[in-house]
Amino acid sequence: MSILVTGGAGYIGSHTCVELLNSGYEVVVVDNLCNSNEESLKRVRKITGKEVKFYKIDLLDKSALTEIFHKENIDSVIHFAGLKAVGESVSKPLEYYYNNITGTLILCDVMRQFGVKDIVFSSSATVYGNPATVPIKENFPLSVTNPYGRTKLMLEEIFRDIYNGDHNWNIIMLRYFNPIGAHESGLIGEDPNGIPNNLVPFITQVASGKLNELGIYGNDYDTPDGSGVRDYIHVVDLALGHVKAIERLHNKHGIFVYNLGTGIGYSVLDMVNAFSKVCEKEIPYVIKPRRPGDIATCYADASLAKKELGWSAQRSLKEMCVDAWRWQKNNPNGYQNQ
Ligand SMILES: NC(=O)c1ccc[n+]([C@@H]2O[C@H](COP(=O)([O-])OP(=O)(O)OC[C@H]3O[C@@H](n4cnc5c(N)ncnc54)[C@H](O)[C@@H]3O)[C@@H](O)[C@H]2O)c1
Ligand SMILES: O=c1ccn([C@@H]2O[C@H](COP(=O)(O)OP(=O)(O)O[C@H]3O[C@H](CO)[C@H](O)[C@H](O)[C@H]3O)[C@@H](O)[C@H]2O)c(=O)[nH]1
Repeated sequence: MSILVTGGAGYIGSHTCVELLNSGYEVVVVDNLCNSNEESLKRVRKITGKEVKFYKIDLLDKSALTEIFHKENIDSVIHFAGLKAVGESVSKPLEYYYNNITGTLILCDVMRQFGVKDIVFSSSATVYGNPATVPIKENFPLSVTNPYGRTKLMLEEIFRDIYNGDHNWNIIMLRYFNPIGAHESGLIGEDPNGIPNNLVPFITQVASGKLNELGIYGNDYDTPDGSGVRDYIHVVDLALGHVKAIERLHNKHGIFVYNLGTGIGYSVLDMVNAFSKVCEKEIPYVIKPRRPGDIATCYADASLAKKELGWSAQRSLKEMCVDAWRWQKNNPNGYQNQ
């Protein structure tokens, strides 16, 4: 059975390719490499000992995408491809709407032409906005505060319309909480461009001496220690959630949405402490003002995914830190030549 993975050279995509291959699926990746490196797929082959087909294609290029569907016998699609930087989306809304929304419309249109109607879509916990309570359940009200989040919310609505118009579609929308960590081989991991926006890549670069100190965005939130609380999930657990979602698509028809998180919230200071233990170094930090758009606390109620997908996150915070640190140490410059 052949799965098309859009954005498969990226952080979550490459880890998902490994787990799909390990589960016996054939994998075809399309990616324009705008935020990734083909080296990640070479390493996926190294980890699994299996072939993964790669096409350097932009989803906006409909004729190139159509060619792939002609050539390959695609059964289902996992759709990761998209731009994901919240701050950048505020200054480049057109790029975000065009890439994420038009790219998805083109993908779905080509899928429909070929009668491929099974898709797993990468959504985000960002669609919950500032939740009134935690843990967050899938049926909580949705709202967003930036163009990136709006593309996810709009796409969720578009997928509902697609399903309402044609019940032959089978759609699973996965709302990820905060993926971190790396494959235990240390061969694949997160490789952000420039100075990282996200907490964990920033911490690992401070630990390795690439950056001087971490700025903690606020210590006056209504949380146990005043810093922001998030639901960090090991990227391999997240990847395994996609394998379960593909299984469910094949067995149970309809449109479904699931939180993928651990259900546990850790603060920024918890993360700093956990990392310093693992890398046996102090992580120097300063307290900075709150980052605009951030919320105090966000963590999942992940019980629906457990009940319906038979999936739950297994890896501890320590494993997340150990694996992120191994990846950073082995690949100080990410996938670039070292
Ligand atoms: N990492 C997170 O914290 C997080 C959280 C929630 C949701 N998500 C979503 O999960 C998905 C994967 O995230 P990631 O962290 O692996 O990001 P990533 O940037 O590492 O991967 C996305 C991949 O998509 C590719 N891509 C982008 N636009 C494309 C296009 N038009 N055509 C072809 N390829 C294109 C990029 O080159 C990249 O390889 C994204 O949709 C993201 O919004 C990520
Ligand atoms: O240098 C930093 C970076 C982050 N933080 C703090 O660390 C926590 C986590 O921040 P991240 O930027 O790593 O992650 P976010 O929770 O802000 O956002 C991530 O998870 C969301 C889903 O919950 C969305 O998917 C979003 O796109 C994705 O970047 C927040 O409290 C943030 O204020 C710092 O203190 N310093």
